[in-house]
Amino acid sequence: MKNIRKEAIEYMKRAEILIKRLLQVLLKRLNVKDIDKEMEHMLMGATRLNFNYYPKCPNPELTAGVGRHSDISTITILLQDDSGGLYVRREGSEADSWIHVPPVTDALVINVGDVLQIMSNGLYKSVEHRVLPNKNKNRISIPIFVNPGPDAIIGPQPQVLETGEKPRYKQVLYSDYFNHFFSKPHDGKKAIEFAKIL
Ligand SMILES: O=C(O)CCC(=O)C(=O)O
Ligand SMILES: [Fe+2]
Repeated sequence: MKNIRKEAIEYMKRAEILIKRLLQVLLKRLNVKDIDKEMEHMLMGATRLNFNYYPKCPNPELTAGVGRHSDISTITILLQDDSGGLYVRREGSEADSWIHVPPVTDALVINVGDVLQIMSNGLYKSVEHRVLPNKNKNRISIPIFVNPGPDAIIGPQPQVLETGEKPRYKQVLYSDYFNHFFSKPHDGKKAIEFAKIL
């Protein structure tokens, strides 16, 4: 396999411009106007790139692909090929209702992750999603997980609570949240309960 380290680093570097712009816009809605160094560390201190490969499978219903989960990022920038297979769950539906995210040439999929849900005290909602493998086509996807630094403390932002809104989430160390998520199999949006004030 060709060594694509250089291309991957270049891709991340270019994506950083988009990531910063998106976070600026999203945080403005939370009354956070200035993203200083500390805030930047909380939002994107440990950004990472993954490569997912889903070999074709004659019986997709017998395999998991990626089980239902939400990402534990602030946001995820997802590049998918033209195979299809990514589904998002319709928020608020009691019965399971999944919407296919069709591949669009030259378009990226932007997912809200749990960290942004926690920081916004629930104003933004992380999207539950899953991947079903394809019957007759291999699939590749390349997500950039925009994650906080492991030592960042994440919680509802003071600017969001200024109106007197009650905090719904605790302040948690991001590495604790990360370890909690990876200590269990994917289970929808269960992980966020780790940070919930009950
Ligand atoms: O392959 C995809 O489209 C999404 C993968 C995914 O959800 C993940 O890696 O967290
Ligand atoms: Fe995901």
